[in-house]
Amino acid sequence: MVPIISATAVTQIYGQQVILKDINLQIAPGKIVALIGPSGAGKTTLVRAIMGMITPKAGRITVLNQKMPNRQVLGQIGYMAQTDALYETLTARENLQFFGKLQGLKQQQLNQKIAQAVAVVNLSADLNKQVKVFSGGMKRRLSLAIALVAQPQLLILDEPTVGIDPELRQQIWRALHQLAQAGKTILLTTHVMSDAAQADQILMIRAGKMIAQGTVQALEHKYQVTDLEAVFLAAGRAQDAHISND
Ligand SMILES: Nc1ncnc2c1ncn2[C@@H]1O[C@H](COP(=O)(O)OP(=O)(O)OP(=O)(O)O)[C@@H](O)[C@H]1O
Repeated sequence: MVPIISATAVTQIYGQQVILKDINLQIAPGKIVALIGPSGAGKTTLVRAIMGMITPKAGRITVLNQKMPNRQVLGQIGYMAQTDALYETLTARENLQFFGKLQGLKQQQLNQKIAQAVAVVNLSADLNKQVKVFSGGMKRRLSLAIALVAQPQLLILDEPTVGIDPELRQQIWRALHQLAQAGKTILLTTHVMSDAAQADQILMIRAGKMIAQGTVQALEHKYQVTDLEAVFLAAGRAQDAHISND
């Protein structure tokens, strides 16, 4: 099986600060993978390296079997950034049309694909409103719809559920599971353990290092605990013990 994303010995340094250290991971097609870790752990930096938006100081990343950075592959990824990049004076529909065309959608496909994407995030009734009147959560949902609109093979979502209420969060998770069942691969970052628990595979990152990875069940079994938060704490303690032994 060829992984959709593969990272080998990825290290990133800014100035004197090591942000990512020797990161290794493989993500299989059709999986939902949650990258979880505290603020400043290096999640966004890793996502940006996977996308090819930055070139790491060392290591190798392939996406869809191509070495990154690669502009063509970048065009095949549905990306939702942590900060919404929306045109505030345009309507939601105009934003979706603009970004859909950028992702290669033809005029005649646009209306149908836009309707499908906004249905997932419950924005069908708001398509003709200017984005400047949207709440923070609505903007997050529109950003997610933009990532979905071209129905790409790979979705990379940086904090997709921030500012989204629990009911809609469940709806979005159902949609993500459906996309995965249809063969799409989804990598998302989150701070929220209950969100991460819904993923097929967990990647735990702390101070730039991968401290644990696997399914929720495998990780809970490994650390002999009953939830992901306890896994994170135990893996963090193991990391600290390892550092103090070095
Ligand atoms: N371009 C940059 N130049 C210098 N330092 C950077 C740069 N980008 C990120 N950093 C630093 O790298 C570290 C990791 O940042 P990153 O945004 O990857 O963390 P994160 O895990 O995504 O955090 P959060 O959950 O708060 O978004 C932080 O200390 C941050 O200040």
